[in-house]
Amino acid sequence: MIEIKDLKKSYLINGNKTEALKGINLKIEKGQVFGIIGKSGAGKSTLLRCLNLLETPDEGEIIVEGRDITKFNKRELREYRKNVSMIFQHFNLLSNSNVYKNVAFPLEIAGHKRDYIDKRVRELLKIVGIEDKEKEYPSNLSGGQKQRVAIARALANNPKILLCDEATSALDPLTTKQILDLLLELNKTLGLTIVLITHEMDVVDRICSNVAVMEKGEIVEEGIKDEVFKSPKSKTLRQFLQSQKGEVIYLDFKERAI
Ligand SMILES: Nc1ncnc2c1ncn2[C@@H]1O[C@H](COP(=O)(O)OP(=O)(O)OP(=O)(O)O)[C@@H](O)[C@H]1O
Repeated sequence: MIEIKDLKKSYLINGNKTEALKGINLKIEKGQVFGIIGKSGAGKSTLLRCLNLLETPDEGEIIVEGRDITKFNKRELREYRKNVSMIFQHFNLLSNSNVYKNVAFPLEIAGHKRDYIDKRVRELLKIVGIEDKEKEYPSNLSGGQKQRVAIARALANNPKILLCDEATSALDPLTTKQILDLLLELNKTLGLTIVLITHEMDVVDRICSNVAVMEKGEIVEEGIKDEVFKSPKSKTLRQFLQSQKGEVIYLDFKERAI
């Protein structure tokens, strides 16, 4: 279980302070697919990046399985990060390495033996459905195939938590559906907890069990997705639901967290 308590994060640029997170409280249970939605600038990426401490919070606690990760020393953080993987909108693959090497990379870093790496890479490529692509370079792959490589790489060291940063935003609708189906299957078969941030309502609707809505650095509503969607309270969620139904609305889309 992940419990976020009164989490705050500000950025100071040229003397201007931006409060990206203004005291976030959230519980994410083991095995949930938890979606965080909000307009651009609401603080979603900052919150997600705090979960693996790519961003260091200014204040607050992030308790994962009973331990506050914000208090971890370097060694503890290294251990923790083996349990938390991340995938990205633009895949972040190593462009000069083929598929096999991309997936083998985290296993090499973890110090595994060659035989194990070989077996594990093939197993992972099979899980994500691209076992015939191991010798290809990223530039020869479609967006969906690239994201499958990224997912295989993310799963290499058996993480418990997968963070998804707009993981399907660069994909067409059919490929998005296939990648979401894969994520859902991994959630079910591996018991993987998935935390995802997105602008896309269909993504949340399709795979999330729970949802939190952010506005200007705050969580304005959260809960079981079906219940939250049935009676939306925030302006953001009402607008998102309207736009999902294809209604024409005028969004103040670049909402900054000042
Ligand atoms: N590294 C940074 N330096 C300065 N300001 C930042 C930095 N990262 C984020 N911010 C600011 O913090 C606020 C929240 O940004 P964040 O990227 O977390 O929002 P978001 O909801 O993920 O937006 P988007 O959907 O556009 O990625 C914004 O006002 C943004 O400009």
